[in-house]
Amino acid sequence: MMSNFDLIVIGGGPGGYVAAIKGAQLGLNTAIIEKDRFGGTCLNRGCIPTKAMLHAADLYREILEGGRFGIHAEKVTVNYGEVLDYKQETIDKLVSGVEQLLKANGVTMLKGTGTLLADRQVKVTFAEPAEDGATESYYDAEHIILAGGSYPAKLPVEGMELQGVLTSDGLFALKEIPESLTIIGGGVIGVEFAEVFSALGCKVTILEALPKLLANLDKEISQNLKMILKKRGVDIHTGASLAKIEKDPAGGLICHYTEKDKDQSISSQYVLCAVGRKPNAAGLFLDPEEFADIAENSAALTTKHLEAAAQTAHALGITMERGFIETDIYGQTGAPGIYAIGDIVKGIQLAHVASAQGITAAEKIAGHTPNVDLAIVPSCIYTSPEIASVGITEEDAKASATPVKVGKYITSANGKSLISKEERGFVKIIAHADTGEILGAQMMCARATDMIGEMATAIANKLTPSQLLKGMRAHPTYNEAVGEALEELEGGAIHMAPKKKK
Ligand SMILES: Cc1cc2nc3c(=O)[nH]c(=O)nc-3n(C[C@H](O)[C@H](O)[C@H](O)COP(=O)(O)OP(=O)(O)OC[C@H]3O[C@@H](n4cnc5c(N)ncnc54)[C@H](O)[C@@H]3O)c2cc1C
Ligand SMILES: NC(=O)c1ccc[n+]([C@@H]2O[C@H](COP(=O)([O-])OP(=O)(O)OC[C@H]3O[C@@H](n4cnc5c(N)ncnc54)[C@H](O)[C@@H]3O)[C@@H](O)[C@H]2O)c1
Repeated sequence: MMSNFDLIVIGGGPGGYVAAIKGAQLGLNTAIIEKDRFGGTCLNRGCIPTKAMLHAADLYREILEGGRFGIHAEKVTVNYGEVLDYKQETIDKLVSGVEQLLKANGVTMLKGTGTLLADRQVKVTFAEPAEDGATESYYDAEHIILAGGSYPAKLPVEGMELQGVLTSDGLFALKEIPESLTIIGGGVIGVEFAEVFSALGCKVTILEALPKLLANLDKEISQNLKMILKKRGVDIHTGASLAKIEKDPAGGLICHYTEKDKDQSISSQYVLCAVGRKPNAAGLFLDPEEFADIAENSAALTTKHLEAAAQTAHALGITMERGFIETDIYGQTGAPGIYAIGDIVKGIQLAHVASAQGITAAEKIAGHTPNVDLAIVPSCIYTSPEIASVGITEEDAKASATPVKVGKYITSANGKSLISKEERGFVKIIAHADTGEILGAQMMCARATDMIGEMATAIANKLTPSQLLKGMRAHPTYNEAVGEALEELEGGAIHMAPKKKK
């Protein structure tokens, strides 16, 4: 039987749309199926809207603090409606850009829900009836990439269903700045929203179950961030485990939690549940009719649905663990010709990881040798100052008994940081003690999220500090701090007092 397509991609997020474009560029006759808006979580409910809101909120805070530069604004107000408009305009421009790119690359765009069937066949239940009145259609392909993404997880705790208990999706939909907000989870979403809403005048509390914020990152980063957020008025409780949420008779909600074995409670207008995201597997393997009564991104998507999806996947040769699809390094699942990428796959849930996996899968399918090193993942948090990390930390080196040397530069002597009166920050670079190969970097300073790219390139290409110091860095730039940390690895930073000899 002739296949309709060489490649069908299900899901149009940063994993799926990038895979489709790459596939088409490599000569594959490609279709993409998206049930909602192209751009997925990242453009519509994730990376882009949070960063737009952070940009607006930080700008507001900076204007209020303008006195530091001798600028005194008479009256500064926030029009939240306009902030939301700016956020939406940014999203819309990017979404329409993705659609234009798909079209320009000759990718067939199908609007509807894709369900994977046997023999690499896909059923599409159209979002709107086709011109001929059809509500569904069937396609087959030599290769299929599953890129269904994820949805916000909710805790199995009493009161999660109460009105005012939101996930990130619900928080974006609010039309006013909350008066007070309790955030459950001090991970990436928790700290970025804490920064946004505290800057806009909302009283923010974070309840984090683990002993530190951003638990996977360098200890120094977590400690500094906690201090900075507290200085900005955020109330932070680590080692705090949520017990239940109930309605406050005075209005709003009460979160009951345990901290250091003591029962505590906090009242707020809204509660944000930011405790991770679940894979969107049910939507790919079950016919939409089988869970039509349930909003897909809802906690009501029961274990029953997930088990049914896992069974269907298993029958097709695809294995899943807790709803995540298992693949090899190229994204190939256990079923021949079927690949999976992005948040739906076991591993790190980030947009650039989804895109890199998409490119890798498309290259593999088209018979090319994939190039990107999927093991080196920069992780960035867009607080002020920004936080970025790639490769190993000092703690990782200690744990694995890897001999390392550390070049650390405090940005307080960096000209650009002084001009912009940045919070005290640092750049830390970790190199192998014997070979000099760069193994990791952590930064907490202005533009850290841009500067980490150089370190990812260095690690991926096994570069040493002396190779990176061959090219100069312009003055005055934040990037000079990277040069100083590299010089420190080579024997001593220029703009920092030498370390005392032991
Ligand atoms: C608040 C927030 C902030 C974030 N910030 C960042 C950040 O700054 N940087 C970063 O790297 N990551 C960030 N992320 C994570 C990032 O958004 C995800 O890792 C990324 O979107 C995953 O891409 P994906 O393509 O795998 O899935 P998604 O982006 O979730 O896209 C999946 C798409 O598939 C569609 N779909 C699902 N099932 C079907 C089906 N059966 N048929 C048709 N279509 C289907 C969905 O509608 C969706 O459009 C953030 C996430 C959130 C929630
Ligand atoms: N800047 C970025 O790159 C960015 C921004 C936002 C989101 N994201 C991605 O979105 C995904 C989801 O983000 P997230 O912040 O929801 O997940 P996360 O895994 O980063 O953080 C969840 C936090 O919730 C805590 N937690 C879990 N159960 C709890 C409980 N019962 N009580 C209190 N705390 C509890 C965890 O210890 C953890 O610190 C992440 O994978 C992340 O990579 C990335």
